[in-house]
Amino acid sequence: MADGTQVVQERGELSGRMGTTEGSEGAFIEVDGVEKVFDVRRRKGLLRRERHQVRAVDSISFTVARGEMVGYIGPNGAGKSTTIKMLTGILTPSGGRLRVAGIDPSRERTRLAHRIGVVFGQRTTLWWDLPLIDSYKLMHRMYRIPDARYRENLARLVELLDLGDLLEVPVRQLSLGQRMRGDIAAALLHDPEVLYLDEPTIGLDVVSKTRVREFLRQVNAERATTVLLTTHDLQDIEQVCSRVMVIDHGRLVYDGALAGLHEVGEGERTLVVDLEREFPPVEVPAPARVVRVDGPRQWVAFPASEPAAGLVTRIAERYPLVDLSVREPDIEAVIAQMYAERAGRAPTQSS
Ligand SMILES: Nc1ncnc2c1ncn2[C@@H]1O[C@H](COP(=O)(O)OP(=O)(O)OP(=O)(O)O)[C@@H](O)[C@H]1O
Repeated sequence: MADGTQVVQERGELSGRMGTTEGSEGAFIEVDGVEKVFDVRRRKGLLRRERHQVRAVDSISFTVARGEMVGYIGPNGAGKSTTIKMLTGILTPSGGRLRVAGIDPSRERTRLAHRIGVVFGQRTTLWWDLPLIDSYKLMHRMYRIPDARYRENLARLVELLDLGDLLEVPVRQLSLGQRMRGDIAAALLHDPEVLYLDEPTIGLDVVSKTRVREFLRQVNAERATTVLLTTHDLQDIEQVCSRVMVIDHGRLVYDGALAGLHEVGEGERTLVVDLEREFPPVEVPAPARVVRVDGPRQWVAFPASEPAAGLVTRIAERYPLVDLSVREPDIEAVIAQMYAERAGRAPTQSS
């Protein structure tokens, strides 16, 4: 494993310690044991409704230092947007502690709004029927940006994002890539210290993607803006971020350098065995190893490329085996899929 990485082998268990962030004193974003549980009512039959809970974010902890550019990835429904919404104050956590620039987002959302910028790739914060420049003028007032600062920032953003010819065009007439550049400029007009980007390159062509990535690097270099980037496109991460966090089923399963993800991507499967009673960790041939023991249940990680049969036989010969199951490497599969798409191979499943 590369230095400075933290991989969670089994959900909830950490092995290793990340070294990419400052301690919580120097941290700009602090997330400590944060969770978000949604109460959902599901229809059951014609009249009955059943209540149940969705644990969208399950006790995650991380810190982000000022000026860091961090990718936040994971499969659909993993909890990325929920995390971002809690960081902006749109959602209140069900538990844990969260601070951005020392501010509790859900309690002081308005105060925080002056210090953060948000870009949602699938939605626009711009006024649909107005020319682009009018949205910026409205933001100038909403955020009470000093006039000189506004003019200076607008000029710089228009130059960097090549928006000069688009300022008088109504937003609805802009192409997706143009609109995205317009949205990114809108998010940065008030000089936010942190920028959250949720799928900023979704649907963009290669040229527009490159432009957005270059711009993010530039703005980070110029202003030390902290960037938290959610994406399904690993090239966004490769070209923009020095660090990546992977969330799966609401849990942080990886936090470290992108290079380390390749190792995770190669993948392991987990054999879960139920024995008749408690035993010390079962003896298995390397590289297989016991990663967790809970009463009579044990979890054995082994290379995804190898069949489970040999391992099962070996355990069954030596221990009173009652039941077993094999867990597929969820997140690894997702990452492998992303890399396959990146390499131009046909994806194995549609997203
Ligand atoms: N308002 C809500 N009410 C109930 N459940 C919700 C709500 N918002 C999100 N969820 C659930 O929480 C889980 C995490 O959703 P979230 O949108 O954070 O995932 P995501 O990682 O952003 O996914 P995607 O990549 O598809 O955008 C999902 O199971 C989702 O259905």
